[in-house]
Amino acid sequence: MLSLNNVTKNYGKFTALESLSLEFSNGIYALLAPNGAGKTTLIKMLATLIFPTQGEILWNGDEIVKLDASYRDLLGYLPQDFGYYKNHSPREFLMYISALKGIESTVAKSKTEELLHIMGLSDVRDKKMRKFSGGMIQRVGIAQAMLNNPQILILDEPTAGLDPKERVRFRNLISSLSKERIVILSTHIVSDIETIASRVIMLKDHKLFANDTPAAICSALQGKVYETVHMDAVKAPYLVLTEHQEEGRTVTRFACDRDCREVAHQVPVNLEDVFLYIYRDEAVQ
Ligand SMILES: Nc1ncnc2c1ncn2[C@@H]1O[C@H](COP(=O)(O)OP(=O)(O)OP(=O)(O)O)[C@@H](O)[C@H]1O
Repeated sequence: MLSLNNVTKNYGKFTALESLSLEFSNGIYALLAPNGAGKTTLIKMLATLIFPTQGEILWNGDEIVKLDASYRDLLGYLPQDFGYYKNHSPREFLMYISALKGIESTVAKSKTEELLHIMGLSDVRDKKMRKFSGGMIQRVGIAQAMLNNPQILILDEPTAGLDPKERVRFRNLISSLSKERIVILSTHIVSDIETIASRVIMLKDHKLFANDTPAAICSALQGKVYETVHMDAVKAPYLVLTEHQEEGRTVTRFACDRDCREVAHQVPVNLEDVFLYIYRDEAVQ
């Protein structure tokens, strides 16, 4: 098990994360928060690229800084700005990363072929990556993070730049990879993780705000989310969540603490509602 005990990270006088305590066992953990909330800071600490100012991060009870290389052997990491060589083919690139990771060459060859297959890249294994789509590059990125069969797979904003079809493929892939390992991924795109996350970790004001299953997080707003085409009949205060067009009319989805069933109908809460509600700034009317 991977755990954080009261971890604080300061950059000079600025506190990016404060007193964070978390535990991770096998499954998918989604760090969900707006940009700047501290997701990358947390991920970099878990990847031992930066270190807590206070508190400790433990793997099975041992501090990860003390475990050093033996902890990094357990780790697969896809950074936000994943650097690759455009003139490399996926196969060349994976062999190159294997060499950097010190993986023996026959093991590296068979692992590379296996991962190219799992990631759906076998057909393009020898094509230069310069013409690859964002989704294909991200799959190469996940493959390089999986080369050492990591027990902890950390993905920082892995869906940035993917089109909807690639997102679906990505979700299925991550879900299948999470059976035997801890997968920690950061995103600010709710739909990427709503159906696959075992737990959602939300950060707010540089602190832990929520750490629960998607269903439990949604239950916080149960009975408070409505839709209506008669928004003018709804009395303030309320928070508009989203709007969409239906048969030429604007349907407004909103959250309200009062019973609004006379003018709107209650709808099941989704994670996007909660996200918009929690990170609403001054939008309450
Ligand atoms: N090296 C640094 N020095 C000073 N401040 C930093 C440093 N790195 C991050 N920060 C600040 O810490 C806060 C959290 O940054 P972080 O990158 O962890 O956020 P994030 O949630 O990952 O957002 P994003 O998705 O935009 O990267 C931000 O306000 C950022 O400006």
